[in-house]
Amino acid sequence: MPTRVLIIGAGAIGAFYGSRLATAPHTLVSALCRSNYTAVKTHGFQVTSPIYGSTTFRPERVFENVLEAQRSGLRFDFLLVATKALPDVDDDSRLLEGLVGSQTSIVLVQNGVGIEESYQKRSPRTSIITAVAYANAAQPQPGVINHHAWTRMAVGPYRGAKDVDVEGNDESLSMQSCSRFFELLKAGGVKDAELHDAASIQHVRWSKLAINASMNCSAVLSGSSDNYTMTHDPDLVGHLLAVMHEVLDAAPIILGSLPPKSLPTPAQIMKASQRSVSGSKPSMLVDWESGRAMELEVILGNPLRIAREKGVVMPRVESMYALLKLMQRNRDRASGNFSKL
Ligand SMILES: NC(=O)C1=CN([C@@H]2O[C@H](COP(=O)(O)OP(=O)(O)OC[C@H]3O[C@@H](n4cnc5c(N)ncnc54)[C@H](OP(=O)(O)O)[C@@H]3O)[C@@H](O)[C@H]2O)C=CC1
Ligand SMILES: CC(C)(CO)C(=O)C(=O)O
Repeated sequence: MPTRVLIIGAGAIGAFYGSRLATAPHTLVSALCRSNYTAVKTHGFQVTSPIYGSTTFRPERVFENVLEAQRSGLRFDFLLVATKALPDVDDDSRLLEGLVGSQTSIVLVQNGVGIEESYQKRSPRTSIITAVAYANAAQPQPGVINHHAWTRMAVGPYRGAKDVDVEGNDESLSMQSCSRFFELLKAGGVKDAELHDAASIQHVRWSKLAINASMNCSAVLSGSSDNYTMTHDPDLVGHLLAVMHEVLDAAPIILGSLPPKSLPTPAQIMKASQRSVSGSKPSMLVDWESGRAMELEVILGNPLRIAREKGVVMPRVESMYALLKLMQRNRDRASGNFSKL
């Protein structure tokens, strides 16, 4: 039996990793599409990458909506969710209804923290793999995926929120499905995939949050600056480092343990970011420039609320949250688009 994967949210990141998984032996990858449905159904995804070259990724099946996927009769081993995490706009965990079987694991490939709870509440007995992606990719037109840099994905099992009854959800089974997914990534050429346990993957999430809270939000607040510009401006570098320190200082208090030694310091993150190719932009800036909702809640709002519960204050994160929320609201009011408020 082949391993079957369904990408839910086949945009930049979903299609990029989907195209990699599709090259793993005995692996069939399908895609649930929305605005790119016609392009992908007709031509597949055209993926360009400095690492893997130019390829066409033709999913086994392309679905226009969840009902079609449910009616296909296919049983998926992995549902890979790579929609934008926008709990203030929609609860995407509802997209998985009717698709989760006894053999299915859910893989959440989204930035931010506190993204897992709604999935676990809806499917309390299902293994949830929480994944942190470091690749930088964009979809400039429907079905065209430009991978700019990096490939790394860290995966680990989600242990669960305290208020959810997870009786029958065996943690060792979650680890097994996580290892299986990790092997698939490796077989698909993601050589720097990483496997973590439930505690350390949350530290990885907070470490990635330090990048997104600083870089993504500042790219928008500084009036559309790309990664190269931000990391070569001395004043902005000072601000980015201070935000990263704020988040990374809070993480051990919030998670109740020390981070793995392998995680980078703010200075190391900055050095790596300074090597970004000119023109590569954080995903939040891409959303801002296209008039779409930004992932403000999972990147700023959730961390602030979680930190407050532990008595930790993050003043820079607080200021950016307040400013960006109003920027988004003002933009949407001006364009008459109230659906995103
Ligand atoms: N881009 C990047 O470089 C990185 C992004 N990330 C994170 O990965 C996640 C995905 O980001 P990214 O790939 O950039 O986002 P994109 O906007 O490129 O892709 C999201 C996709 O999900 C689709 N989608 C949303 N809702 C539905 C729905 N109800 N049914 C079907 N499809 C749906 C969107 O369709 P439509 O086009 O119609 O809206 C879009 O194709 C985010 O959490 C992001 O922060 C992490 C690392 C890097
Ligand atoms: C690739 C990276 C790290 C760039 O900031 C990212 O996570 C994003 O764009 O959301």
